[in-house]
Amino acid sequence: MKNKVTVVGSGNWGSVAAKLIAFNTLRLSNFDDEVRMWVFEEKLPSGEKLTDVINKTNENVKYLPGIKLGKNVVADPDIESAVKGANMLVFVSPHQFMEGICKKLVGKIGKDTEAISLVKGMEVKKEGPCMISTLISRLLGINCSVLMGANIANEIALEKFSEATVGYSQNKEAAEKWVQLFGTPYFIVTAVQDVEGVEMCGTLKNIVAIAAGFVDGMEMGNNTKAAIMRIGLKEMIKFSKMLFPSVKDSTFFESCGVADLITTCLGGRNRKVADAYAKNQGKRSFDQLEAELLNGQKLQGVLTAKEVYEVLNDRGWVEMFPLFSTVHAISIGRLPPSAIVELGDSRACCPSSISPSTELQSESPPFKMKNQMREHAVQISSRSNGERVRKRRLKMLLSQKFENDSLLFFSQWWLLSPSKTSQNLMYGK
Ligand SMILES: NC(=O)C1=CN([C@@H]2O[C@H](COP(=O)(O)OP(=O)(O)OC[C@H]3O[C@@H](n4cnc5c(N)ncnc54)[C@H](O)[C@@H]3O)[C@@H](O)[C@H]2O)C=CC1
Ligand SMILES: O=C(CO)COP(=O)(O)O
Repeated sequence: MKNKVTVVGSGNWGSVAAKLIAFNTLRLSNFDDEVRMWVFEEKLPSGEKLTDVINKTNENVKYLPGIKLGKNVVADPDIESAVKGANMLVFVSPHQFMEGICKKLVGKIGKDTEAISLVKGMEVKKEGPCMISTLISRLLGINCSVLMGANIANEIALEKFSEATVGYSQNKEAAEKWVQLFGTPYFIVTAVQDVEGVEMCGTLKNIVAIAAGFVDGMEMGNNTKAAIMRIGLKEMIKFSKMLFPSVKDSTFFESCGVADLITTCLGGRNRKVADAYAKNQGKRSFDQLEAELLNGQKLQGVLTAKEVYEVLNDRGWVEMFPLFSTVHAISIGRLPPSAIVELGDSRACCPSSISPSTELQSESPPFKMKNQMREHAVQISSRSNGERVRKRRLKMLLSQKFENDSLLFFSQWWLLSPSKTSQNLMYGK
């Protein structure tokens, strides 16, 4: 029996996914040619329905104008009829709509159906965080892999070379089928057995992209942006491993990891809207700017920052993730965009070893001392404190007896300190 594919979603990336798949179902004999695409129906300014226009012109004129999807793509506004008979479901919708979408499909999906999620985001429930692939699996009772990567949709629509990562848990055979279904000479797909790692990468990089947009909006330059990306990557790795200890280091070097982080911080929608937010000094909300700049497309980063913050707050991890927490505080107007470079010494928050066991060390005495010193250091270097206060606090610090490790940390801070005062004091001036 031939595999039958339905794409659940038809936004910017959803439309490109349908195009990639439609190209392959035509040339691969184990797939039915026709690809159904579920469309969240809307009326266009012309008064026509989006679905009708897609089926007439073979183009998603609202979310991917100017690109032919392939004649074998059939748009369907009825989700039940769209998934009927399909044994391969591709979920690609903004994450905030996923629970509602899945609930509509409960009881409508065959047991042997395989799913893949292209959705970058997570849900936070009372019981804790829930990745979208888990939500799909739990609600529909089917296996779900993920596909993430450095995949700005408009570039792939133009068939520019890029890569993606399929993450799977047990079913390698299904993963190989997804690789076959998505891969083209210009879209190279690799499978790794780390579904959580791949999905966490796709989800968390959107928070870092918001931070990168703030940096751009304030015209802080490339070095600052690179620093923010580095700190962000460390927080991504740390948070992923604290939630899912099985996450592999190697996953962060796949397309879904560092490559997606880079492309999103350079050219994504999260970056673009955060740039505008910072240029407006936070006076215009993300919702307003999203509506103005994205023509119906949706941001994921602001909501993800809020969801991740809920997890951090709930578990007492806020101080360990200064970048994630600060992005949330800025995006809800609690801090100004300039706060993105006032994170303290990120090395103290993100020790260079990335194994989950380092978390235990964060409570060990030398590390605790480092954190206290970091707080002192941040206070001392704070611009609002006068020079006298700085000197008094610094003298206090120097009069304390520190362990060797703490002294090492302190000397590192001193070397990097922008304040000449600390250096003068060190020399007894
Ligand atoms: N666009 C891109 O370059 C990429 C996007 N992604 C991810 O793919 C996912 C989907 O993004 P896009 O396809 O770009 O979508 P999009 O942001 O372009 O479009 C929004 C979609 O949401 C639909 N929608 C609006 N209200 C809805 C509702 N109440 N219920 C259900 N659907 C509704 C719209 O009809 C539209 O199809 C996101 O998680 C995104 O992070 C991943 C890689 C690249
Ligand atoms: O996920 C993306 C690229 O891989 C797209 O990111 P944006 O949603 O920020 O455009």
